[in-house]
Amino acid sequence: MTAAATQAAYIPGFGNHVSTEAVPGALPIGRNSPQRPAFGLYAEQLSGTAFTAPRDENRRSWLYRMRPTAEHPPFRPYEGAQRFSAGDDAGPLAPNRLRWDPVADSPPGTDLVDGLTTMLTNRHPADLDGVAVHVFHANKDMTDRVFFDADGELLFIPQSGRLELLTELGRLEVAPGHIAIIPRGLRFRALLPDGEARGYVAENYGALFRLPDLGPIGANGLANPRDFETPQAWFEDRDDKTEVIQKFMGRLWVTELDHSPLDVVAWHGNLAPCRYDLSRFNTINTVSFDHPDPSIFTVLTSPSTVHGRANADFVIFPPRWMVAEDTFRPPWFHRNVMSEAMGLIQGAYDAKAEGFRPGGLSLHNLMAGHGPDLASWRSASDADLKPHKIEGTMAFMVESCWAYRPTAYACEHAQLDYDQVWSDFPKAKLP
Ligand SMILES: O=C(O)Cc1cc(O)ccc1O
Ligand SMILES: [Fe+2]
Repeated sequence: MTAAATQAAYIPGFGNHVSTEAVPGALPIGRNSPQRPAFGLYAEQLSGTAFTAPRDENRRSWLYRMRPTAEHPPFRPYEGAQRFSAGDDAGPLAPNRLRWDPVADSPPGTDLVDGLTTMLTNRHPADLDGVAVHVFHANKDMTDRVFFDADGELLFIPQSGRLELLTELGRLEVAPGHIAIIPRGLRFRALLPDGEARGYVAENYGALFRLPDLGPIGANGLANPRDFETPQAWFEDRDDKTEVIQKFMGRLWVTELDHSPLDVVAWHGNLAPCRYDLSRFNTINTVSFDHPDPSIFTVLTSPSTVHGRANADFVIFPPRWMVAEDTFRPPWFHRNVMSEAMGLIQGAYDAKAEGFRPGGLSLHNLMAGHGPDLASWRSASDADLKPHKIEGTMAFMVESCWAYRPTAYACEHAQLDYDQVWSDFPKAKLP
């Protein structure tokens, strides 16, 4: 029997308590773990936070599946994904600003797992804190293998080509301009409806991504909870050999099953994958003067243990009106105590005239002086400050309180001349 829904169906809301079943009668009523679940299904809890986490942060779901996850042979090291890295392969961390062109196309026959290139990491999964930034280029569906990440939740940011993520809890279609969150431990396989896909993955080892507080903004604005979409229960009943690859403590491991583990027929709870269309972001900005801090564009935040200091903020720079008067409108020159990794999904970024390409990446670690390049500074300084709409663009930042460490691959492939974008600024002339 196969659940044969052709169109993925979604449930609106962020972190809601959801109940969904792909086969009527599969979901127990009134209890989580009945003595004999319907149809001989197995009840299994998937925890995203400690059992004892405060109620408003507690995330877990109950899964009703055809076979228990526990039934599997030992994992052994996985030898594929050659450009995947635990982040401990480069020398001392230099304080330099770095930028990268989009990663080269993967050879034919590369799926999402093998097409991952780890670029930046900080902390270590064992710390339960930190974030890594990977890029990917894939051109093959994952047909007979699934992946899960025991080290953190995965924030997918496709840049070109759609992803179809078939997860234990349902199916997500994620086009460029959308993001998706896959919880820690959740197994999935990725199909590529366009034949290939490229993008970014932020891997969050720390506290789960949540919507930021809005403070004086009020009850509405930025990413509104109702625009996040969670899939309904879906499963596949496939007794085919399936590889299970997991990331655990920075390394990849593999084992085999004789069936697909995407066999969850029903589930309920508030730990689930979701997707979000970045064009739904309610962008708030100045209508008077000055360029607000980019925190005004925060979509999701993973707090650290220090109040107000994020383990990871996911921030976007979407299309928006620029109306500030007597203001240098692009990002200003600055030095930040936080570390900034940036990517570009579409178009151009207003602080960089060239060199920062869609699919590319930049790194400005803590206290690195950065800001507009010379060309952007000149044109913004001379601009006629009429209302102007920045269109056709979507940049993002994964800002972290922990310094990012470029991997050996990233060090070897960085642009050689990035510092030059900040050369030849004219000296101020004092009276
Ligand atoms: O460095 C960057 O381009 C990101 C950024 C954007 C902005 O508008 C203000 C501060 C900031 O770090
Ligand atoms: Fe910055």
